[in-house]
Amino acid sequence: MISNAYFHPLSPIPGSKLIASNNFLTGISTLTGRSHYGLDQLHKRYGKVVRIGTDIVTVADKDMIREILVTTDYPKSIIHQGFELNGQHNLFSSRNKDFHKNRRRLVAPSFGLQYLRSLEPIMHECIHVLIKKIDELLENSKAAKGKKVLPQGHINICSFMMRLSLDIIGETAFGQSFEMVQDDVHPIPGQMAKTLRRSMQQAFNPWMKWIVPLDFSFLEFGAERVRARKAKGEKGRRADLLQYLIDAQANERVNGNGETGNDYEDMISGKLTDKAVETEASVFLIAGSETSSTAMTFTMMFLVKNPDKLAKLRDELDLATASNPRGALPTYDQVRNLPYLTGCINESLRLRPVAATGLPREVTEDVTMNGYFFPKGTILLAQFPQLHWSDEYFPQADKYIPERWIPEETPFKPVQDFTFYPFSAGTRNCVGKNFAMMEMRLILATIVLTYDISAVPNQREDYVQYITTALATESYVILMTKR
Ligand code: HEM
Repeated sequence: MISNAYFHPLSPIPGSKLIASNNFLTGISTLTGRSHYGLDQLHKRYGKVVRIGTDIVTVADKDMIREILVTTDYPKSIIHQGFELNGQHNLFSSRNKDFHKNRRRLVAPSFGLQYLRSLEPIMHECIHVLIKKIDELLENSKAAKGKKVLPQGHINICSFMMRLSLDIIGETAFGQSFEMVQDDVHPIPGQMAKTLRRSMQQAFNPWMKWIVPLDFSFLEFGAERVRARKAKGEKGRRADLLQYLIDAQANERVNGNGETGNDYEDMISGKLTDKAVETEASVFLIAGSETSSTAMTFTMMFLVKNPDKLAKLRDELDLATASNPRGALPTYDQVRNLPYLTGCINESLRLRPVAATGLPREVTEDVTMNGYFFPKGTILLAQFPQLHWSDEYFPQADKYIPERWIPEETPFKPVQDFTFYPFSAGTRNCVGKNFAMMEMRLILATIVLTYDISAVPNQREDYVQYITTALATESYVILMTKR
């Protein structure tokens, strides 16, 4: 430990010598889900580049983050191996550039704007169920079967956003809603969340593997859905993410790029095998549920706490949907280019990024960056939330100011490039960004148009990050009345 702290090539990097002398303390801090608070403190104390383990350095410098994520585009770190599913590399977990390039080429078009348009009716269907359910509760709060009965008009919006995003991703990635908004009893989401939380903790604390085994049986749910869709052939065809993967697999086979039959070779070269299709559908479920739901919950939290911003958003939405008959949901075309709605979402993603502990990347060759020497194998945590929270790049950084995203309205200089990374950047940026923005715009617009919403005071707002950020209490209650 002494040699790690004082004689290691990373020793000149600022930080606590005790924390730098081992990886145990940083590993343990991930068990609480609150390591983002500790990282923030460490940066405040030691500066923009801080050593937090034998071979782990957290970086909050704008130019270095750009170098790590975009310019050199370092591969993901060994930590991501914890996200291998079914023993398969996948789009999210892969550290191999060739695999990733091939898999991304096959998967990314399913998130193209044109293809996403076909998902609008599916999203609308799920949002209709939400409205019906909230209306039921507003009429009679005791309709919350088996749940805590809240005072009349009080709705746990955090729970509903989680359940709705699970239903939407269930419908689009597996062709079947989990019916969480309606019943909230499906066992798969809970089982998945528990396993993923543990797998993240094990990624930082490998010794835990011997104590708590991981239960990946939730993957069988997805695999069954994929097999069922394939078995139905043309009759089962439906425009969704799963269909896109099935069609991409068929095309690869027709074009002579199908599987070779050597399972290992096929896996490492990124071929769309049956297992790969099943795995990627599950990756969508994992990557596309808590992320969007947390972002929507926080956006609503900021809106109810800033009634002037909420009123301004309502005005923008009323104008954009003025021609709609009463009760009609806003369409994607109506909400996709609204500057204030986008500003409200961006501002929430800035203040509460879903990757609050930063993004780990691995140095593949010895390198000197900004005067710091990093030996091969160093894990660099690209700590982009520190940029989001810095007055240097975002004046009055702790305030919710959607106007800062609108050039004609901002009281500040325009937001600088390479200071805002909610969906990351470079080749490993979020493939689901368009999907998430579409979903968030539709849902937020619907809620603000359909209900008067306001704040319920004195609630906990602290948040944890195991896989992605979430409110620690899994609850945020707002007051709602039908408009
Ligand atoms: C507000 C919502 C979302 C946010 C803020 C978000 C953010 C991110 C971030 C920061 C990364 C990079 C992770 C890393 O480097 O370790 C990422 C990757 C990824 N996201 Fe998202 N995400 C969101 C929604 C979604 C949705 C809805 C999907 C799919 C339906 C999705 C699928 C993925 C996938 C597959 C990757 C890995 C991409 C690759 O490495 O090529 N995300 N996301």
